[in-house]
Amino acid sequence: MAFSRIYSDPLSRSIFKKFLVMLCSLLTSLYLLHCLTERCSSMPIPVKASSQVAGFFAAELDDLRSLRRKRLLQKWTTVSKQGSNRKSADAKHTFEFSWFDDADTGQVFYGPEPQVDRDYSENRELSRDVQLSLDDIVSLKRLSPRFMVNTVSTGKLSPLGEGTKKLPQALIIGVKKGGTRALLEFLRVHPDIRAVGAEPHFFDRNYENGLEWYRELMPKTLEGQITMEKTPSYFVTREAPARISAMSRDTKLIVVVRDPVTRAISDYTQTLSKKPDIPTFESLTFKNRTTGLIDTSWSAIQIGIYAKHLDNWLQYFPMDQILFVSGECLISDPAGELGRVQDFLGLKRIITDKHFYFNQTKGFPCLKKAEGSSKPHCLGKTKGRTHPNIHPEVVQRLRDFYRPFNMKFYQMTGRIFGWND
Ligand SMILES: Nc1ncnc2c1ncn2[C@@H]1O[C@H](COP(=O)(O)OS(=O)(=O)O)[C@@H](OP(=O)(O)O)[C@H]1O
Repeated sequence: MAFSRIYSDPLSRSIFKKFLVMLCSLLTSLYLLHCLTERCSSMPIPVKASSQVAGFFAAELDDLRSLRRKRLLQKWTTVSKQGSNRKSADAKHTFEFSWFDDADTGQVFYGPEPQVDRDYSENRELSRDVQLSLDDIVSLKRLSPRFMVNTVSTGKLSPLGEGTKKLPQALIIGVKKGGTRALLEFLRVHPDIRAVGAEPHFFDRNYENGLEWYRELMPKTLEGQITMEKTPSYFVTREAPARISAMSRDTKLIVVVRDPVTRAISDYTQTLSKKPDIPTFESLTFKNRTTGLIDTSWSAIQIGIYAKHLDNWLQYFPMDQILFVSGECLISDPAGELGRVQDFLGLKRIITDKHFYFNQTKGFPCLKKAEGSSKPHCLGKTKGRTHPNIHPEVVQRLRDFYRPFNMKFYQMTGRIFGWND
């Protein structure tokens, strides 16, 4: 009834129509709004989108990490190479490669040991960087940490203990009974020196065996380490300079010299210990005791004519490639002589006073810790023997004999060894 009344009244009908239009437009707006909302919700969700982007960046990040690792390794290898090259050029700018533990991380690794000098912070920072990159590599490549050694020193992955056998770059060529064993034992304490224990006698007795035979005798060394050997008879072997020069003209030569008179007595004492029935020192010294003519053909005398032997070496090597160590100073001041030798070899002065103590029983300086050991170490019984008493007249005659040769030797070497006092 009300409905028919609205349609019958024209005013009411018009209001009703307007109301219907408004309702329709409202419903349409609501519908459109609904559609709009639906559409937005069907767009890719932000989370999905960000995971794709993150995936892309993660790959980039991985690349960057590996790039950083590569750069760090490159930096390490370059610096370690520079370090070893600089060793020979400038002893003050060297890295000491050795095992050490980082106090901060407690990790043990091989590298340039932090030094308490101006290089300290630089080396330490570098060590940390490399340690990180190596940790990464070890875990990424599932390598055993033992592979780390050569990775660090050579930039190549190779097992611990590996290195290569090289021909010696430095030789202790003499003199017999000069103190050559003491010098070699002391030098072996240095981490950048690797030496053969026994005397190879290659350039005098075993030359026919060839250089490959000789190389095989050498210990393995890592980059930057010096290979050494000592054979005191080289100094008096006529062919030795030419042969050593043929191996390498750059070979560094070290000669430990000692007062030729005490050296001769020491030499004789050694022979006497092996052959107790040999003639006396006095009788072997002279060709003719009455005339006082010295028997220079006796090797014990012959070896001490240093100037003559040195002349032969100077035909093949320049003077600055030969270092003369005082056998006397090696006993009274081992650290001082070792300092000179380390400088000559282009090595950092690692062997110092702290490495020695004077052993009262032995009567000689000994090492507080020998190479590869934590125990004190003196040379064996064959070093520092008691010499027989030689007639003072004979000693004086020998002093007179050697004087001009000694003077010549001082002149040639530029060092006064003080044997004529
Ligand atoms: N620290 C220490 N300990 C023991 N001995 C020492 C030391 N430093 C030098 N010397 C002297 O070295 C002498 C032996 O020299 P060499 O080693 O060259 O002898 S050899 O040629 O190898 O046989 C040896 O000679 P002798 O005393 O005549 O036995 C020692 O005087």
